Amino acid sequence: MAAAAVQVFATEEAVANGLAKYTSDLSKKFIHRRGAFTVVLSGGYLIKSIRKLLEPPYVDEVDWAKWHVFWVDERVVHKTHPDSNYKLAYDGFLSKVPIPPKHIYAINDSLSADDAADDYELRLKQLVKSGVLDVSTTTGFPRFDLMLLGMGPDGHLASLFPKHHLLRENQRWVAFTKDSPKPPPVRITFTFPVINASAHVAMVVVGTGEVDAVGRALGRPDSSSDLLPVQMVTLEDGEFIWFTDKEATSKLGSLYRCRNRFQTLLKRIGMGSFTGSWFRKSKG
Ligand SMILES: O=C(O)[C@H](O)[C@@H](O)[C@H](O)[C@H](O)COP(=O)(O)O
Repeated sequence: MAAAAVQVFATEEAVANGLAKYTSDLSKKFIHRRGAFTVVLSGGYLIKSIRKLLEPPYVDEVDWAKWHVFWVDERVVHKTHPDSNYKLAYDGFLSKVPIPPKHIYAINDSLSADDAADDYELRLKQLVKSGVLDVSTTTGFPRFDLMLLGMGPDGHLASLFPKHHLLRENQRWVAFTKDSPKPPPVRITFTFPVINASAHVAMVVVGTGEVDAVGRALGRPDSSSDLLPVQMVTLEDGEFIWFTDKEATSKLGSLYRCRNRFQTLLKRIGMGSFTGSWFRKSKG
């Protein structure tokens, strides 16, 4: 059973540095262990947050040829459309590193939403068969090495929105929606069982836009039956780690901040980690 861990950095710049080191360390670990590193990206601010990977020392250290890149969600638009998460990632990140194009798994943009979801799921199944993608021995869902995710002000992650029927999807690996409350409405998305099978999930939230959702997600346990989507992540056997800054956590109580400072101190003197005890526990 693993608890969510929280790292609160002083600035957005420090978050970007911490995230680059975390990603680069995991890249080394998985490439050493299994010869590949499967990385899932989201849209939104995340692509800006991974910019430090494009700079030394990381840009030279990372074995880009072994990366396999996926999207946790994608808008069903052409890859050249300004709404495309692929375009956002390609322009801001992927075009600047030597990842083999055949390792970049963009949505098939010539298909309708339902066919695109089927097609993406089928491609994931083929990658499981060929051994590129791990699989959860408990649930049979694909197990990605690292998901780099963002969260919206309503607590959504991927295209899993509050009160949406896709929150309950537990069979499909990739599902589609035609009524996303965040435009554009037509999207495909990984489902919760796929997110929950991950080995590592980094939830990157900076600035003031999501303070209320961060306050709910990281504050005292929420007894409400209306959990935010981000509160519904329960990794089976993985690490869920928040990369946040002071602004994003500014609505958390002073007790939380004291506790976090205390844990930072313990960590510095080698006596503890950032692991949160009153955060949601993941299922064992
Ligand atoms: O298609 C999308 O809209 C994104 O993939 C979405 O899941 C995003 O990651 C969050 O909405 C956070 O977005 P921001 O970082 O812009 O707040």
